[in-house]
Amino acid sequence: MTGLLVVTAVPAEAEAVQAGLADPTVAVMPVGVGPAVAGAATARLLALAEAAGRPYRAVISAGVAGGFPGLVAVGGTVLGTCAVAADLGAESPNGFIPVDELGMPPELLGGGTAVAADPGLLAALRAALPDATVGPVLTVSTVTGTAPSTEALRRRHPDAVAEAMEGYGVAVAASHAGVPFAELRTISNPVGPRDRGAWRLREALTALTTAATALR
Ligand SMILES: O=C(O)c1cccc(C(=O)CC[C@H]2O[C@@H](n3cnc4c(=O)[nH]cnc43)[C@H](O)[C@@H]2O)c1
Repeated sequence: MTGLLVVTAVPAEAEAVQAGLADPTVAVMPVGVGPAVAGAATARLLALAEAAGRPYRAVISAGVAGGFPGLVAVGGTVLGTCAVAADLGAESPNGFIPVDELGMPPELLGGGTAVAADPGLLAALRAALPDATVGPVLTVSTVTGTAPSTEALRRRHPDAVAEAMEGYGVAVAASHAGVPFAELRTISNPVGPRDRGAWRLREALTALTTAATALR
């Protein structure tokens, strides 16, 4: 069995994780932006390792994220208790309906719109990163960028601490492969009305390097 697989969206995140690693058995791969491409690429990596007789023992979705103001600050670190497909569903005149409330057979929904982090893996990460904010991390295909959509998201997910674009896809790939999953994010921007000037990418990547020391 090989070690841990850490998947990021982009090479800059992979380099930031790699820079903090002390454990040479941890593999870090940039797999692309968004839940579909990240999920498909992660599924392929897990399947290739399994076919080679060297399955990964766990997979972590890592990278930068938007943080919900008041819950986690820019530069902070987040550990996901679950990855939530926050915009998978249907609009209606009464608001958004999650896909698992549309009456579809549960077996078609890949385990539902929230995939829990592996309890043992999450406990180990929490112990190694005691200052991290812990809670659900939303996965969106469209970055939240207006006050009304931020409010709506917070109403639907009052306990969510951050949003990013890959966790749910990676979590479904891991779950289908029977591999433990967790999500580790550092905050580059507040979730809210679009403001590129508020982005602190360098700070978030530095925090990712620091957090990566916990990965072993
Ligand atoms: O142009 C914009 O307004 C904008 C706002 C937020 C993020 C982006 C990106 O292109 C980065 C997407 C990339 O980074 C993760 N990420 C970081 N912050 C957020 C966020 O607030 N909401 C969702 N995803 C975010 C994400 O996982 C992607 O890999 C552009």
